[in-house]
Amino acid sequence: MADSIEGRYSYYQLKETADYLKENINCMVPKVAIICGSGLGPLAEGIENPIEITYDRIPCFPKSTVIGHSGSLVFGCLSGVPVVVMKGRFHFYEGYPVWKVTMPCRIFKLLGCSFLIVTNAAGGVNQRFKVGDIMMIKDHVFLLGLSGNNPLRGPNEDMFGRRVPSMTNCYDMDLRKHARKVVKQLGLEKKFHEGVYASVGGPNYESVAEMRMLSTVGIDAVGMSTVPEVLVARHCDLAVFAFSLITNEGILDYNSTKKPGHLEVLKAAKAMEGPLQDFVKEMVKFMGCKKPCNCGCC
Ligand SMILES: O=P(O)(O)O[C@H]1O[C@H](CO)[C@@H](O)[C@H]1O
Ligand SMILES: Nc1nc2[nH]cnc2c(=O)[nH]1
Repeated sequence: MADSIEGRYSYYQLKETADYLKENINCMVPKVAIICGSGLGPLAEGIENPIEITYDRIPCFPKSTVIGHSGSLVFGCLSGVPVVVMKGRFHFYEGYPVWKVTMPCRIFKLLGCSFLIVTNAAGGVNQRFKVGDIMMIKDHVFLLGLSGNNPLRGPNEDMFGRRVPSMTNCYDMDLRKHARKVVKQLGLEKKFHEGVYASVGGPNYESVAEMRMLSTVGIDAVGMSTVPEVLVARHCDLAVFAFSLITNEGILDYNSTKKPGHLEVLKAAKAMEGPLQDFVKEMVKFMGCKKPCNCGCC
């Protein structure tokens, strides 16, 4: 059943939240927003002159309830570029409606961001993927959305974007092209893939039959986040770059006794902290030099 849209924040409520943040960050204008996946909060390390604001101080912000999602926005400079890092995202399975899960993306837009980097921990459906591999997302399947539970459901906020947004070039082609170069530069080729991410509701991991179904339809990695945020970001014309860290191998064998677990997920994220920080820093550097596209149609 589709989510209730009651209580959804209006443009003006979100603007008040953005104004509160502006007052607390000396009116700095971040160009890039980064959403950290499970255990990927250390992506915020290396931020120069950081200003950290915990979610409980921010009007209208939900609370982070999942281990590995600490719950603060960090503003500062990364690779010389003004950024805002979201240490701790919200998930549908925490009980939040999808419009609330995604509200920070509209705040990023109101703060002046042009780019969004979305990261996540995911299960590898593609059997070639190993734990610790990076999958750049080239497209997605949004299972909650296909069944009607979409963050853009309800009256359209024209101040943010169009009623019926296109998903063409959802994961920006130029950014993906640059990422391939960065991967070579950092010597990460053997760990790098491009693929399709499926977003499910969670909180349970997939059954073997579900994993097999995802594999049959061409999914490469599965997780419980990212796509709702990407939809809202594209609706308001943020250019998106997204990747998954493969934290566990999908189980497709009915006789397997292996069990994925959140601690295993966090451990895999910790092990890749350094290379992922370098990867993100290089992508941010590129975004810092890039002019956002203002054509209004991509
Ligand atoms: O998508 P992120 O937030 O990285 O977290 C992933 O890891 C958790 C499961 O271990 C789920 O929340 C899943 O979505
Ligand atoms: N749905 C889902 N989310 C994950 N997050 C990390 N690993 C997994 C997984 O195997 N399945």
